[in-house]
Amino acid sequence: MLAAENIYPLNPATPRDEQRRLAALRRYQLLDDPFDDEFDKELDFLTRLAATVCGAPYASLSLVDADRVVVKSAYGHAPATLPREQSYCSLAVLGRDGVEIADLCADGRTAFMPRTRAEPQLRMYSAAALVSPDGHAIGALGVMDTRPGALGDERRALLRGLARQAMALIEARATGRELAAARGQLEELATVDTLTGLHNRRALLAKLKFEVARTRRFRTPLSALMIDLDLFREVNERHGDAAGDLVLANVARLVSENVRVIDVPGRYGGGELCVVLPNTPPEGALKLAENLRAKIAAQIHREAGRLPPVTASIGVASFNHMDISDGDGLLRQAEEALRRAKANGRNRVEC
Ligand SMILES: Nc1nc2c(ncn2[C@@H]2O[C@H](COP(=O)(O)OP(=O)(O)OP(=O)(O)O)[C@@H](O)[C@H]2O)c(=O)[nH]1
Repeated sequence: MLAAENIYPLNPATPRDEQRRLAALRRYQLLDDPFDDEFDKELDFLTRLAATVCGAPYASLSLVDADRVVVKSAYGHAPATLPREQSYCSLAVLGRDGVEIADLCADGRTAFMPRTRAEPQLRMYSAAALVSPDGHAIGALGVMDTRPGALGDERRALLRGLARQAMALIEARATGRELAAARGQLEELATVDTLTGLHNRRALLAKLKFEVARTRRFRTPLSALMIDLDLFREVNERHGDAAGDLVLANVARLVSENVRVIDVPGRYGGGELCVVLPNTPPEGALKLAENLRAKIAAQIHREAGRLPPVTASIGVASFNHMDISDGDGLLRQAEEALRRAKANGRNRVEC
């Protein structure tokens, strides 16, 4: 490692890749993250190990943000957040090699820093940079002593090795989080209907299966509504598919805003929505269906001007725990009731 005074300019000390360095740091979401027990323990272990192998009373693993240094893990002192200009660590991210200052009092950049002048009156700082895989020093693993002196090649090499371990831990945590987020997005794509934002058919049927099992177990009633827009083909033909899409999305929003949180609204087919109603007897389902029918008929749709009103027909079906066979049976019943509503003139509820 080179002596600090040979490689670093005097203050202000900002690395040349500062903006990209900050972007790399923020990717790890470590700065204001809530407590992460397992991860923090692993970092603490490496920090303690750094102090031990370097024979130093203090060690810290710090991250250098735009104007502050966040001590993520500390040994021999309490973790803290410091202004960047008051932290030795800000010097360790100026390059990728870290920094060693054998006498903090004799170095113009550190002589007036609070922890040199006041308690604990530190005299030596040696740090290895935490370098991200794309080459940015996001922070450092450093050791400090109240006696001046150099670490020596072997200890410096060990400190660098521990910094690499810490960086690998940080990287693995970020990758794990990114994978989990991507998995969540994929799951959402697989279960949500993109046009309406409701459950897609597959997710709806899976939820129905679950509710059927719950109904049997807890002996509660279960109902379903099958809602189909009336003469939807005409909406598309007269006003275009985009207008049809908008109407369907509006109706879906109205439905999901007017059912209970435990109800399960989904898109069953083209212009057909279905709502599974756990713990709801036939009277309750009928009342909700009538309420939805009236609200749909009164809903205003706009797409480059006001569209004519759209109505819906609704079929209602219910099971109680005694006669429930399966979810398919419930949906078949609701579809039969829906067919009767269409045959009896549309904009109606039948059960
Ligand atoms: N815009 C739009 N139209 C759709 C979508 N899915 C299905 N449709 C249309 O919905 C119409 C379905 O028509 P049907 O249910 O057979 O008949 P209808 O015209 O609604 O008449 P009734 O159901 O008898 O009242 C067809 O024109 C489909 O193309 C969609 O995602 N967007």
